[in-house]
Amino acid sequence: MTTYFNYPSKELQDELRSIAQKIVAPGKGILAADESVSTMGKRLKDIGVENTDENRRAYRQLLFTTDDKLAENISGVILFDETVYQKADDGTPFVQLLKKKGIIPGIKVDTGVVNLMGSEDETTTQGLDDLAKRCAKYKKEGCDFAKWRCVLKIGKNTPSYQAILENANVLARYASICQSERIVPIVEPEVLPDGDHDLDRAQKVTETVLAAVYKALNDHHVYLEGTLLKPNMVTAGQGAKKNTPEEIALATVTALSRTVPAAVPGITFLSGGQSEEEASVNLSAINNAPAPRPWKLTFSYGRALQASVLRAWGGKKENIAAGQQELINRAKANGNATYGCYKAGSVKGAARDEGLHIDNHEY
Ligand SMILES: O=P(O)(O)OC[C@H]1O[C@](O)(COP(=O)(O)O)[C@@H](O)[C@@H]1O
Repeated sequence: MTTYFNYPSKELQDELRSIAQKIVAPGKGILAADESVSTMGKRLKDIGVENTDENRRAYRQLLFTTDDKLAENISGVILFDETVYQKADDGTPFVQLLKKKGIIPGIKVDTGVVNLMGSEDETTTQGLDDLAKRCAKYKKEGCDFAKWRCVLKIGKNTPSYQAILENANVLARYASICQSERIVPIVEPEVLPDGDHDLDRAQKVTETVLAAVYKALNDHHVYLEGTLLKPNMVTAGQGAKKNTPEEIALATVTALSRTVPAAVPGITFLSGGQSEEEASVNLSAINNAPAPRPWKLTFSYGRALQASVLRAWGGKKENIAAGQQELINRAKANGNATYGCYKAGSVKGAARDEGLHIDNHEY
């Protein structure tokens, strides 16, 4: 173990820190619109829309041409590779549309999960080989942050030591490569909610996984002030009795406070199959939890920001405005939740209370 290493230059530190801080500015969070082609296909199938390039473009156009006031609550949008190069009907590249609103474009840079041979169905995440080159290209296109998702499963014997260590290390290597290309890495170790484990088990697994992730980030000399964490909230498994938002909040913030250094500017939760309403109520409770909270606690939701939008749109031109209104409403609800003042039930939504969990979902 070496204690001799170099910090990034002051210029690089300043740039990374300032991007990260903008993303977690008060009242703001991230719209995760980085669904891969196959995941997007599932979302479109639910509303009876075919998974074509043009339909995915039309849907993303709906999101990104929403009224400028969206930027009051959305600081960043995570894109999928094809979306970076797509344009609105009037020829404006999506990346420019977002920038004009003051929203920072980001990019999913992992290339998906693969099985770990010999494990009990555990995975690691791929995409390191040409990552530096891809980051340099995305930075030129206007993306200032990236996302890489690793998945850990709770079972009788899992997550294993092998999965915990491998995923922590790959996240650290990804983060260090992003920073070398002036991109803020969002580190996403998702502990899946599949199973019938209780809250206590979920908390212990989350603590162990996060402790390994921050040890690896330190080993790789990652500049923490220029990173963000995208974790799961600590919840009991989908098959177990639900806890109150206050219980979830306390377990979540306790786990984070034991493992995530205060140098990290913000934690942007994934929604992980919670309904839109649950994700807002739980985030609000988290921002009131009676435990140390030295970082900003906000959202980076995919399903929990888009379920009502998709439902209201239904693939029809005449419903674009209705879909955009749903996005504004839900973004505002989550913006309020970052201040700990989202009132349960105060925002309507076409799919507000629908559970968005997919059993054994193959990501
Ligand atoms: O399976 P994919 O297409 O990589 O997408 C996984 C999704 O999970 C997320 O990381 C979190 O999304 P949720 O908030 O829906 O859990 C998104 O950023 C991403 O779109």
